[in-house]
Order: sequence, then structure tokens, then C-alpha cells
Amino acid sequence: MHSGESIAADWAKLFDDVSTGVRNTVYDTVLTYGADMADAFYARMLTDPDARPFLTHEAVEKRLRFSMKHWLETLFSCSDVERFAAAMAMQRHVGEVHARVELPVNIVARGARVLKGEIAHRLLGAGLAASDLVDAVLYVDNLIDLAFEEMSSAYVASHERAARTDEAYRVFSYGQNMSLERERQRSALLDWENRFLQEMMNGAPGDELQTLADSSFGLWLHHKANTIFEGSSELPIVRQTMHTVDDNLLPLCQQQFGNPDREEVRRLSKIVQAELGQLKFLIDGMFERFVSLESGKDALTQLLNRRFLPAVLSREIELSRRHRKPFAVLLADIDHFKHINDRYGHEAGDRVLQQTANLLLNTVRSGDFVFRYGGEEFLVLLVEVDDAHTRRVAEKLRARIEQEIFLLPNGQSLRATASIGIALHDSHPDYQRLINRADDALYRAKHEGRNRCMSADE
Ligand SMILES: Nc1nc2c(ncn2[C@@H]2O[C@H](COP(=O)(O)OP(=O)(O)OP(=O)(O)O)[C@@H](O)[C@H]2O)c(=O)[nH]1
Repeated sequence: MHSGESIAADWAKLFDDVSTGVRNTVYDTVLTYGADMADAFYARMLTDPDARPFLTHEAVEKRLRFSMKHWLETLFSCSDVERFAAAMAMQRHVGEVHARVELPVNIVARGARVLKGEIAHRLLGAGLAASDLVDAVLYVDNLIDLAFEEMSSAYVASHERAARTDEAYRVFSYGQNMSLERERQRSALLDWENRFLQEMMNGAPGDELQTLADSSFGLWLHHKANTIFEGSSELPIVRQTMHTVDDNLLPLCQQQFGNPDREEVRRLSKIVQAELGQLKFLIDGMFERFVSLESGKDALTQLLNRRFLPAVLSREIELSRRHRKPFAVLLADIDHFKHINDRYGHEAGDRVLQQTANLLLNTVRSGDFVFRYGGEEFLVLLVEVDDAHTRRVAEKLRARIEQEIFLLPNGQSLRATASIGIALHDSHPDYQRLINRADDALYRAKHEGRNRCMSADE
């Protein structure tokens, strides 16, 4: 059954289960007190710290009270399938608007709760017998729940579309030539610095320095960098540094305009320049980290890094659910890797990791995935496999690593082994559980002497 049909069927049952008298009383109550209910609802929401940012007194006065009254009347006037379908179309529209303004779902749920309370409160005075009152309250609760269910499904669909567009925009943004972008921002900062120094030399009292926020760099930072570098640890420091220059230092600099004492001018200029130096350093770091992480590749091994692991695993879980073909996760960890580093040096350790990465990639099929999961740990995702196939591949990987001769930068060579934990996806939707099972199996493989494969199911 289509979800719209299932909601309509639920509504029809709800409608039939309640007497005409009770339904009419509810409808009359909504008609009589709709405006008061809407007022009480918004009075409550306007004092709610979470809901407040989405509301203004003016919007409530001009539009929202009337919309709410109309919403209540439409919902409770449904007496046939067509009217109900129209009321549900209204819910979907509301859900889409909520998604566009990014109204959090918990606030909508809170709104529903407040509204149910308001209606129940009015029904208490409607002169219903006790059993009818119970029926009326249940009818109201269920009808509002149906409306919010429809609203939420439209909300989720819109939200997902918006998230995909956001992601596409992010991909587009970082598809731009990043080294060109970096040069542009460096030169924008340099332009600002030159202009600043010029004005510090020639500024007359009353002149105003251009702030960094108003510069071409500031505009870029505000409008684009947030999208491209979202989540970067440098970004908040960049913003803070810019505020320090704009809000603390520039006003002091301006006070120096016309001051014949050049010493103070020089001192302040140097402080601003030092802050700019810090900004340039942070911006460079931001671009560099971005290039290696966002490309999704691990810089040392060129394998996938962990960034895309959740996306890949979620997708594989979905595919495997749809096509009923399991996949498997192998966690391979090089044995006594610390010892390799200690004995041959870190660079030799790096070589071992690179060679292992190549070996793994060359052994699995092109449809499989190989991630660098941790320092000396790799995660191999084998698509469309069964238990026996998985064990065979794991054993092949283990044996190849054992046979491999690792060539070191100084011409020496060494041998290494690896332990492998195996977990076949068991249809559980949480991918972390699958990784944990593989990790437990790996732990057991290490514990039982290393250079072996262990399965989560043994
Ligand atoms: N060369 C190099 N070493 C790394 C890298 N990442 C992590 N390591 C090192 O890998 C070592 C892992 O050591 P442990 O976790 O103690 O495990 P182990 O020595 O492999 O021992 P078992 O796993 O118990 O067999 C640590 O010494 C890390 O410093 C890297 O990118 N390059």
C-alpha cells in the first residue's frame, strides 16, 4: 500500500470509529474557539526559546494566526475522502515550507502537543458525557497525528532533496580550481594589507579604514569559505582573527590618523601585519588539509580514507537489503608494526603501508572497496559475497602479505604478516555494528597468535 493510501485508510477507520455527534462537537469547538486556540498556541510558541527565532509578532499577527485557524478548520471539517486528501495536500505544503525555513522537527512536534492540549482544554467545556469526551480527545489526537505524519514525510523528502543540492553545491565549489582560489585569497589579503599600510601613512583625521570583513577576502570568507571548508578547525580561528583586526586593532589605528608621532603608527601597523601573517598561515593550512581530505584519498597510500566510509557502508547495506546479496567487511592489521617502525625507521614503515595497500587493491575485485582505516589498519569491503567466498579472499590476502617482500628505501627488505577480522553483513542496518564485529574478530586473531584470519561467527 502506498503511504498516502495507508494514511487515508487510517483516517477512514478513525472517522468511522467516532460518532457523528462527537465529531460535530469537535468541529463546532474548533469553529468557535479556533482563533483563541491559535492565539494561545502562538503565545506559547513566542515565549519558546527554540521556536522564537522562527517567529515575529508581526508575522503571527498578519498571517500565522489566520493560517492556524484555517488549518484547524480544514482538518476537522474532513467528512469524505476528497476533503481528507485536500487536507493532506495542505500538510505536505506545510512540511515543505518547514523544510525550507529549516524549522527543526522537535519544534513542530512541540507545536502539535501544545495544540492538542488547547483543543482538549476547550472540549472539557463542551458538555460531553465522560465516554464521549474520551472519544473526542482520542479523535483529536489521532487526527492531528495523521496530519503531522503527512507533514513530516514531506518535510523529510524536501530536506533530503535540499541536502543533496547542498552536497552538489559543495562538490561544485570544491571542483573549482583550488590552487587558483588559494592564490586569489592570498593576493586579496595582500591587496588589503598594502591599502592598509598606505592609509596608515597618509590617513587624515576622520578617514575610515576599510575593515577586513568588507574586503574582497572578507566577502569570500563569509559567503564561500563556510561552504567549502565547513567543519575545518582553522575556520573559527580565521574568523576570530579577522574580528580581532576589525574590532580591536583598526579603531586604535584610526586614532593615529594625523598623529605626527610615527612610532606608534609603526607599532600598530606591525601588530596588524602579524595578525595578517597568522591569517595567511591558517588559510594555507585550510586549503592543504582540504585538498587531501576532501579528495577522499589517504595521502600516503592513495586508498580511500575514512571520510567516505559511512556513505559507502550505508549504500552497501541498502543495496544488499534490496538485492538480498550480502557483503563483508575485513579488518586487516599489520602485525607488530610498531616493531617495524622501531627497527627500520618510520619511512620504512610508510613503505610497508604503501606496498600493503597496493597488494590489497590488486588482490580484490574492482567492485570491492579498500580503505585505510587507521594507522596500520585497512578495511576491505567485499561486495556480493557469501561466507565461504569471504573466508577464501581473507585467507588469500593474509597469505599474500606473508609472502610479500617489502622493499625499504635503503635497499633492505623485510617480511611482515597481518591479522584479519572478518564480518559478513547480517542484515542489521547499523554499519557500526558490522565494523565492531570485524574488530572483535581481529582482536581474537591477534590474541590467538597473529598472522591468521578470524571470523565474527566462529
Ligand atoms: N610508519 C608509520 N607508522 C604508523 C603510521 N600510522 C601509525 N603508525 C604506527 O603504527 C604502530 C601501531 O602499533 P600498535 O597499535 O601498538 O600495534 P602493532 O605494533 O602493530 O602490534 P599488533 O597490532 O598488536 O600486532 C604505532 O607505533 C604507530 O605509531 C604511519 O602512517 N606510518
